[in-house]
Amino acid sequence: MMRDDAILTAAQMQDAEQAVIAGAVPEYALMERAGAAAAEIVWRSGGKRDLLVLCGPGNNGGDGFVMARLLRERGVPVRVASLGDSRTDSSLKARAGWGAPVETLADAAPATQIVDALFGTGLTRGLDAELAGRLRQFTERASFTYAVDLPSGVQTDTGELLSDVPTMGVCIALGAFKPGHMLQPAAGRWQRLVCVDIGIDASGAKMHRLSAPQLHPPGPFAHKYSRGLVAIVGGEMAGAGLLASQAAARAGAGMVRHIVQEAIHQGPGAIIAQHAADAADVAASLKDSRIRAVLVGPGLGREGGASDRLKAAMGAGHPLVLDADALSLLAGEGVDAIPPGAVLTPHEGEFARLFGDLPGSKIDRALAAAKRTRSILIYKGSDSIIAAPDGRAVLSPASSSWLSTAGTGDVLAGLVAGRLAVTGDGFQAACEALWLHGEAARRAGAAFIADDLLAELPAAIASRL
Ligand SMILES: NC(=O)C1=CN([C@@H]2O[C@H](COP(=O)(O)OP(=O)(O)OC[C@H]3O[C@@H](n4cnc5c(N)ncnc54)[C@H](OP(=O)(O)O)[C@@H]3O)[C@@H](O)[C@H]2O)[C@@H](O)CC1
Ligand SMILES: [K+]
Repeated sequence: MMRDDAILTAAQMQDAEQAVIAGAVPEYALMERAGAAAAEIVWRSGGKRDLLVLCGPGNNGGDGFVMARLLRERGVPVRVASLGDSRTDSSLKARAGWGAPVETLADAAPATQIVDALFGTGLTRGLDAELAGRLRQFTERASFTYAVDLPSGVQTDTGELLSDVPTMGVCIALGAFKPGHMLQPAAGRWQRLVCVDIGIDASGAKMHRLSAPQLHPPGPFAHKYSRGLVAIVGGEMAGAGLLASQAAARAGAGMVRHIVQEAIHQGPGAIIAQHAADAADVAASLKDSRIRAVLVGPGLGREGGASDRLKAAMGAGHPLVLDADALSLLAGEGVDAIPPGAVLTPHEGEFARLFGDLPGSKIDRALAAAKRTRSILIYKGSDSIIAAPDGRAVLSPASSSWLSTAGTGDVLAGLVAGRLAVTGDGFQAACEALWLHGEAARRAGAAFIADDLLAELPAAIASRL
């Protein structure tokens, strides 16, 4: 039943819970499942080390009581400290099942292992300073720390930190991931994130975590055109276009043409440089029905004939990827100038310039922008989101922070264009490209430059064939 990559909001989670309850599973049975699954993670990590479970007043606290009981049965020395009375039927039942003394948070002594079962999806505001401070003290003095569902203080649907949230060892998502598990700044608040099955049906989820794609080698009769011809419309700065060109080629495209402003051939021999001095030349170069994807933006510049070159690229009628300077130029024109069906790859600044101050979480903003432009969006950042006009969203878990270096965006744009030429599907291409980008970065290790990602791409692709 569980899709291990589904992401549900707090409200969607409640609906899913109600559906299970309507199917004759009592709410308390769900809590038992949640507590048992979370207890198993604690058992496997910490064994019989002494444990203090911090329980809140709601069902998150109820999960904590179930865990405490089950781990005690396995011989773990367990204590429980609570914030006060339990306020829900199921948590009262779980507390009764624990049936042993409950300490106050103020008086409880620290422990080697700490479970934060204070608040989960029912958090309505930040923890008061005293409680947040106490939680930090407990976690800093423990060697093993676990957050049940979400660390207390994390807003489920936005990933905001409503109060101070210490970094936890393991965050145990119950039943499905929540947006707060993927979005910054919350997404950096644990060392390990796991999702446990509690029998919730999340098969209808429209949001998913980015997962490793299934890729395919070229077929026996493949040739360079059947594998996809990519045209990259460059401008003032040939370097950025070259990075993108190489990424497109290494993403699996059969041929890449780099349409350059200056008639100087640069870069590897596999990339075909084509001189186009002005927009009319660009339009002429793109009159080729074999082209499967056009990328414009990296190295385009914003001065001189950049705007005309962009228009020529957009007017050619091929599947489009718009990045970097193309997005900045389009911000000046207004989003209505964006041809529907394109793939857009804005970072935070470009997004704000294009769409202004949209309300809601980063997911809400990405989806609104995708709908508005009828395009696929890769809203970049350390918590990148891929959004489609039909409401689908894919969220990428935090990728390497070393990606924050010049040229990595050009590589991503090239990867998108390459995968678009291969697959013909903008959403799929965006997902595959974003995964390959993150995987290449992981393989490149530390302190890499954008060019180093290119060398990692064949192995990243090979790992998914
Ligand atoms: N859905 C599912 O499928 C399943 C869900 N399960 C579990 O249930 C969890 C959700 O439980 P939940 O709805 O009872 O909310 P929860 O997070 O315990 O907190 C609500 C309580 O805290 C209070 N409160 C809030 N903020 C506060 C603050 N800053 N400071 C102080 N108080 C604050 C709030 O009171 P109020 O805001 O009214 O003051 C209310 O009393 C979920 O995360 C998962 O662990 C599993 O058991 C089984 C399957
Ligand atoms: K929690």
